[in-house]
Amino acid sequence: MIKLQNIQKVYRTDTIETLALNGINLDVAKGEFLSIMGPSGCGKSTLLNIMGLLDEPSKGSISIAEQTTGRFNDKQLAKFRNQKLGFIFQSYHLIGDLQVIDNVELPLLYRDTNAKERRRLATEALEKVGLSNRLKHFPKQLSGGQRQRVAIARAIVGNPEIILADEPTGNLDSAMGNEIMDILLQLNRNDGTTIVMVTHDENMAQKTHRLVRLFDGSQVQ
Ligand SMILES: Nc1ncnc2c1ncn2[C@@H]1O[C@H](COP(=O)(O)OP(=O)(O)OP(=O)(O)O)[C@@H](O)[C@H]1O
Repeated sequence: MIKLQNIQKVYRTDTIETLALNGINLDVAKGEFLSIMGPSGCGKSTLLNIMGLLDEPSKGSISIAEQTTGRFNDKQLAKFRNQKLGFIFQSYHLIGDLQVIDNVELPLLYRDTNAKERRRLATEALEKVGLSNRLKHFPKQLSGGQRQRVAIARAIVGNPEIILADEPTGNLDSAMGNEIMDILLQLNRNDGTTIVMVTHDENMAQKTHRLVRLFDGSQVQ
């Protein structure tokens, strides 16, 4: 489902050059739930951003859902991301001025989905994460765990093949973190969604199919 070959990422600023990823080779199978761990600064977010086509590698090639993505232009990239990938971030990234239901509908605005169908799909996604009773709330009226569930609903509303989650439980206490993890495990089991998750939490990582550890931009396990 995701194939990374010899991925290298160099960041350059005026004063320093950082080799953030140093020759990563990784295959993620369809339906797999993979976690990525490693110390701060080892390249986890960089790797996830490259898998999500949010950032380009300095070297190496990426194929996602049978497509080699290197030659996509910006418009093709945006369309591919919108249709194939769902993103979940540690800090939720919800839009504060929009109600829960409108936040969840957002990814569908970039597709040919009419308003009625958007509402139906968003309501269904919110049901899946147990938030049917919060459709008209604004993000600031929700707990952290509820906000993350809205973010998950937004990630799954377009039925993506792959979910990329960057420390989805990082801001939550352990009870809420477990709830979020259970939702991700269910999505993986019931819908067959492929999931790649960066985490600092060994307990969460142990619940996934496979754990990849990074150190200084290289894979150690
Ligand atoms: N835009 C950037 N410009 C310059 N250097 C960067 C940039 N983004 C990341 N880096 C550097 O690349 C390295 C890897 O960063 P990355 O954010 O991928 O680490 P991480 O493993 O996700 O860390 P954390 O667990 O703290 O979030 C770090 O040394 C970081 O300083």
